[in-house]
Order: sequence, then structure tokens, then C-alpha cells
Amino acid sequence: DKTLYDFADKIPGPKAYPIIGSSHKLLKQKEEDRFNIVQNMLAKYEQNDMTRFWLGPVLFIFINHPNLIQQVLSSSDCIEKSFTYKFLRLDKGLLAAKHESWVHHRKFLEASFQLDVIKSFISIFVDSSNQMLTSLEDQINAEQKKEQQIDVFKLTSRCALTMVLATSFGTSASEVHFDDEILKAVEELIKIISLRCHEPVLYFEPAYRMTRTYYREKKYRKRCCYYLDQVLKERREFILLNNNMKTSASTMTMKTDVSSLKDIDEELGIMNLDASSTNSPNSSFIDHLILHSSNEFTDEEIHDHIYTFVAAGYETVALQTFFTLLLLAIDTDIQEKVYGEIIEVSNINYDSLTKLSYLEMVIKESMRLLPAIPLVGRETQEEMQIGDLTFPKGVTLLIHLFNLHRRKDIWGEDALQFNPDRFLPENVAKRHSHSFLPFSEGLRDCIGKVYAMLAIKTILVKFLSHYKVTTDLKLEDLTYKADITLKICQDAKVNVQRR
Ligand code: HEM
Repeated sequence: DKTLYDFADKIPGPKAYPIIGSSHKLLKQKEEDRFNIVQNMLAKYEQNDMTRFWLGPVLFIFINHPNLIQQVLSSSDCIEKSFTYKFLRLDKGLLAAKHESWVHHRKFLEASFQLDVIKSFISIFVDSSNQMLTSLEDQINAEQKKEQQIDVFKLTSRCALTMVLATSFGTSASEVHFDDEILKAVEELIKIISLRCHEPVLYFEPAYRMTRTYYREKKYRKRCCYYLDQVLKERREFILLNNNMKTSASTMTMKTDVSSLKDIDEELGIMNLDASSTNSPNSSFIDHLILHSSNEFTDEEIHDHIYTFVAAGYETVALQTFFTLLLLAIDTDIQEKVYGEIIEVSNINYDSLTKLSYLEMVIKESMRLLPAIPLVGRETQEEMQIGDLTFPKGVTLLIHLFNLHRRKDIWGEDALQFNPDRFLPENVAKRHSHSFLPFSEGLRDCIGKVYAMLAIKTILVKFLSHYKVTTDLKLEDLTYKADITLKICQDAKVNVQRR
């Protein structure tokens, strides 16, 4: 596209990696080197407001300056996601949805994420965290050592998946069962989708379908779907049946008595599900989608929305909690300060979690240095002005959150150090509103951000009030790779010791 080539010339940045030989060249690098190539390129052009990056024939423009980032994220001409989101194969879900359907669905789904609903999930967050601690105790008891090397990410992954499944399907945490194969399948799928994002040869669907990677994708997708489709189907039938029975039962109770409702619950083995008051704090995401949509959503849309919540919610929460624990294991003084704050909590609820202001600063500092989502992508829907330039329609824009969060001109000479005090209100007030964006911003920001903060805080309060974590790793030793989510290359087991 000549317009695009001419336009790209106005922006500094490296030329294309030739298509075949070299996207291979990029891919043959170790994963962390691939991340570094982009990282170094951005650092080199950091002073530029924008940087051009050709990957094969595909042009990406990194938007670097907070002013311009604000312009992009708040513009209604730019709420379309970049083409790479198609690789998720959840086109109808909120994360990847096209503009027209997204506007309507987002408005509707906001109700599922209202504060009252999220508050009612806290007991599930607590139960899931307790299950995690039981599993940790089992590991510690099995080895009989005072201090043990633990794969904390595995623990937080199981815990976060339990939370997301229970709150999506309206069950209690103890009713959620899955084996490690599911975790493995999700992990592999994320790797494959990330590989496609890096490899232009795999962008073209018919060509991609001839590769071995596609067959691997199919295998892992089938494994996830087999599990989730089954749960989804059962819950749907169950909710609809329960709702019908309750509707007729509730008419009867006008004349008889309320115990009939309880009998129906018992007969059906219902736990934690009150379908007659789905807008109450006890409603789950699936209740809301099925019962409140009045045929608003097709089966495919319900499927994609639920899968999107699981995909967007589980690994992000697991990673960010793990990253926070790792940073606290590196800096045990800060860990002690957190401990001093959380031992005051006698009962975990919305009010007590909201009062944990130091813990919140620590989580935000972990999101700054190690943002679970390191990159977000958009596409211009119309010709639009960004800074001094007029962008044609159809340009892919990227915002590198990892890099933005480490800029020395914003965060100071000590930008690479872990210092939660950066999030003291007086320090926040001095910075640009768009210099810290772990949940993105604007119209397509994260719909689950309140859920995520409360879930992460609950896991950390539970974990850190019983255990102390340490490690020999240093922050400067860490190297990274970017799947869709940020990963650490080191084996990041931490030493866990009972308090
Ligand atoms: C630490 C945890 C989390 C982080 C760091 C995070 C981060 C983000 C970011 C950066 C985006 C914007 C993505 C983009 O523009 O491409 C996003 C969108 C989204 N997130 Fe989260 N997220 C987290 C947890 C959650 C949870 C728990 C849920 C649901 C239960 C969730 C559901 C979503 C959805 C549905 C979107 C798409 C919103 C839209 O386009 O309207 N996220 N998240």
C-alpha cells in the first residue's frame, strides 16, 4: 500500500525484516532476545514521540509519548483492536470484538462488573486463596524442610483459575475442579498465539493452517474447549431449568410457603446460586449473560464472552500476584512493611481490603515494573490526527506499556528500581495521567480492573500473613520474554518459610 509506505517514511525507525528469511531471523533468536530487539529499538528512539517498526511487510507504529498515548486511547476513531487480536479466535468476546458490536456489549457487560457484584465475589477469592494455602502446606509438609523452593506461579495460577471459573459460572470455589493439563493447554495456546504475532508468515490464515503449529493449536484448543464447553453447557441448562422452576415455584409460594424454593435448590444440588435475584451481589457472569440478556446475545456471543473473561482474567491475575511476591522476595524490607499492614486485618472484606494502602502501592509498583500485559494494540478506523501527523485509516498502533513504565524521563534515574513510594498520592499527582497504564485507559480499558485488584490483594493478604518469601535473584538479573503476557526467563522459584 503506497499510502502506507509514504506515510511510514515520515516516522523514524528500523526498516523491514525481509519477509521470509528474516522474520525467521527474528524468530530464531532466543525468546528473550526477541523481546530485547523491540526493547532496544524503542530505547534508541525513546525521545521520538513515535517509532516505526516494519515486521516483514507489516507496519507497526509504536506511540511513545504519554500525550500521544492519551490521544490514541481516548479517541473514538481508534477503538478497533489491531489485527493480531484475531489470533485469539474469540471475535465476539469483549477483548477482540469489532467496534459496532463492542459498543453495545461493553455497555451491557459493565453491569456484570458493578462494585456490588464484585464485592460479592470476595468470599470466593478468600476460599480460593485458602485452597492455595492448603496446597502449599501439603508441599511443605511433604518435604519436612523449614524453608522450601516453591513454584509460586503454579500456585497463583491454580488459585486465579479457580476464582475466575467460580465467579464466571456461579459455583463455589470447592466445586471447581480441573487438572494441570488445562493449565498446560492454556499456557501452550498463549505461546502459539504470541508466536503468530511475531511471525508475518503466519498472519495469513490459509498458509498458517498448513503448518504444524496450527495442528498444535487445534490440539490445545480442543483440550481447553472440551473442559470449558462442558461446564458452560451444564451451567446454562442448569440456570435455565432452575430459573423456570423458580419462576413457577415463586408464583406458587404466593399461596403456599417459601420452603418450596429451598426444596428445589436442594433437589437440584444448587450451591451459591440464586437465580431469582441475578442482579443481586451473588450473580455470576454467566447468570447475567443468560438471564438478563433477554435473548440479547447469541450462543456464540455468550461462549466468546465467558471464554474471554477466563482468558483475560486468569493469567493476568496469576502473573501479577506472582510478580508482586517475587519483588517482595527480592526486597524483604518492603515485605516486612507490607506484613506490618496486613496483620492488622482480622476479616477480609471490601472495606478492609480497600484500607490496605501500602499493599496497593506495592501492587502498583509491581504493575509498573512487570506489567502482566506489556503491550496493547489498536488500529485507526478513520483518518486521524495524532500529534502533528495525519494517520491514514488502517494503521496498526502499539503502546509498549513495559517500556513506558520504565522511561527515565518520567520515572527518574532510578526508574529500574522497585520503590512503592512512587505511588504516594503526592508523587502520583506530579506525573502525567498516561504514564502508568497497567489496565490500559479510555474506552477500551480493562473491564476487570476492580475485580483484579481485589483478587490480587486477597491472595497476597492470605499468603503473606502466613509465609515469608525470599530469593537470591536480583531485579537486574531478570530477563523477559513477551508472550501476549509478560514472562520471566529465569526459573523464578522462591523460598517459602512459615511465619
Ligand atoms: C492484573 C490483572 C489484569 C491486568 C493487568 C489486565 C490488563 C488489561 C489490559 C491492559 C487491557 C486492555 C487490552 C487491550 O487494549 O488490548 C484489558 C482488557 C480487558 N480485560 Fe483485563 N486485566 C486484568 C484482569 C482482568 C480480569 C480479572 C478480567 C475479567 C474477569 C479482565 C477482563 C478484561 C476484558 C474483558 C478486557 C477487554 C475490555 C474491552 O475491550 O472492552 N481483565 N485488561
